[in-house]
Amino acid sequence: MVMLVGPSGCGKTTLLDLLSGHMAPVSGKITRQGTARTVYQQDGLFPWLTVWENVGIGLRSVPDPKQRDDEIAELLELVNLTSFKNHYPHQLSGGMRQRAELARVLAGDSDILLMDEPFSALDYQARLTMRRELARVLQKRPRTVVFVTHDIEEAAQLADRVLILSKRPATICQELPITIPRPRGLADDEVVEAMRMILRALGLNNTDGVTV
Ligand SMILES: Nc1ncnc2c1ncn2[C@@H]1O[C@H](COP(=O)(O)OP(=O)(O)OP(=O)(O)O)[C@@H](O)[C@H]1O
Repeated sequence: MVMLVGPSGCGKTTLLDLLSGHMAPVSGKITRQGTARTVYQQDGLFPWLTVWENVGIGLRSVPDPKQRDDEIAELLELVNLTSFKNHYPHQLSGGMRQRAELARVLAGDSDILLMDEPFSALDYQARLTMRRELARVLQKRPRTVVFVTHDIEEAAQLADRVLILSKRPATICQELPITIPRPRGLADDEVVEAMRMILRALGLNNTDGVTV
């Protein structure tokens, strides 16, 4: 889990677009092992399909319908949406939609998740829940994750590595490893210390708040 933190407009989304292949670099080379799926701030669910059908889209290539249904059911169970499988996206809360989105991108053979501020549109409590959910889901379905965030708490609670980026054109100013086991409590001493470390790396101090 690599988290990218840096000033607004420095090129974090651009970097994800390069990693996904949506954009080609003008110079240099991107090397990626495996397939990548992207999760954005707003979910990419199709509004005219149910939760079940949305998750099933990534499994269209599975020839055996039973195997396909079992996989959809398992993913919905994993994100605690089994009882909402026949709901349409507009009938879900923001947090539920992002959980459905998570199930959708985990369906199929993706090796890498590219996450662009996936929880920033949620309220604070839903964000806290989604951090815990993401850590739990990835424990069961491990993936390499590259995650863009402005939220230092989120970085301290989730990251194995935090990359601090400079202003545009971004370069990596600092790489901070965080080796605390997950799930990580927000008020745990080690997590608070990790937040301090990130703030220091960003050239901010404790009084500047937790969001950049
Ligand atoms: N290395 C670069 N070379 C050329 N243009 C760049 C580069 N990095 C970013 N840009 C341009 O700068 C603008 C902002 O980039 P981008 O949206 O990726 O930033 P961001 O860090 O994701 O911003 P925010 O944190 O506000 O979401 C875009 O128009 C992008 O094309």
